[in-house]
Amino acid sequence: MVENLPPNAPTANLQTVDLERLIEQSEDEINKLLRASVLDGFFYLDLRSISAKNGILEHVNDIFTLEEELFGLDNSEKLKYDVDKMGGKFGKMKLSGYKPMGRNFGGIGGKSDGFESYSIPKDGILNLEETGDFVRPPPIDAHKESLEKFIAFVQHASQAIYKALSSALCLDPSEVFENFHRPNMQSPDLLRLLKYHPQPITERGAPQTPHTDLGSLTFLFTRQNGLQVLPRGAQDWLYVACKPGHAVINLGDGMSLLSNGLLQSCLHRVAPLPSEAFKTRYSFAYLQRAEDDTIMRGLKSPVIPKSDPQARSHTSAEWLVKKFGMLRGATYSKEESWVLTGVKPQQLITTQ
Ligand SMILES: O=C(O)CCC(=O)C(=O)O
Ligand SMILES: [Fe+2]
Repeated sequence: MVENLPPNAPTANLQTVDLERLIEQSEDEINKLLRASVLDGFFYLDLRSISAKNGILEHVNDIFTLEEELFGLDNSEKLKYDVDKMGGKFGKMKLSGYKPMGRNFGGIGGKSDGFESYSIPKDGILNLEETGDFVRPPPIDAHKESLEKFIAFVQHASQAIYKALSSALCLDPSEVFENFHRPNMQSPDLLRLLKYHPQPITERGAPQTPHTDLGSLTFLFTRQNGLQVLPRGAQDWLYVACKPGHAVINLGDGMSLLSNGLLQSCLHRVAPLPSEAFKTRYSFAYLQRAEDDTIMRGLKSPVIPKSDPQARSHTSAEWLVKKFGMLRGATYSKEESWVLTGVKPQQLITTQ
């Protein structure tokens, strides 16, 4: 059951793009997608007609069951998969594993996050790892089929989104978004399972701090409200209502960097509903990221602002390390807080 938002919750009015029609490259869907990507950075992706053919929403439901089983394990069991102790090379290691509550910077008591999470690497599920199998707790194997189907589906859906945006922005054919996010190539993509913990009504902090996403596209699934977006230039947070049969998609910093800020990577957070205590909440987010060696600067297009030739560009792998460090309380610094909240405005020059 998907929860309704209370009537006193200010709500974002987002576009809805139908995935099946987008795959057919319908002009109407491409236009809605472009408008949403330039103006809002968030949109709903309607999965109902595609699911009638491939059953993807059943796999989505199964991943909610996986979350309950996995987060229901004893703490001592979960901590065997501690993300900070899993080892491996950063960049190649994909940061998979368990993060207990309170380890990230966040709004609970003004300093820590209010969720536990478990990140599953795409390359591990799709067998793209050169290093062999990845370490994981038993519930992941019990739901492996749904994970494989879901991850393969997101690759397919995201290719349709990239192709539509590449065509709408008239990208040079040598540098289209889809070339940097190839489905069967290694990449730092993660499926991140999240369980938010309840809070007393007196605690009004945001369990997920305001941030932009460190990736290109995020596919978010939840049946419980609490996600908020801060539209560009706005003062007030708006709730993103859950819609049955839809994913919430948002563009991350990757798309903003590859379009020199033309496409929006919008600030968002998770917060209590007006006059209600924050209840236990499950969500999961597939974070799609550019392949490691992608140079994160504006692609060639007649409509993308030109890059400053003097500005140093990061590779996707370098950018990930920098931003991930910022999300952790230990390395948070006010001076560099722009890394958490997106692209530093001075890095860009605008020509149009
Ligand atoms: O749980 C949610 O609704 C949002 C999660 C999110 O923003 C993230 O994982 O980056
Ligand atoms: Fe996010």
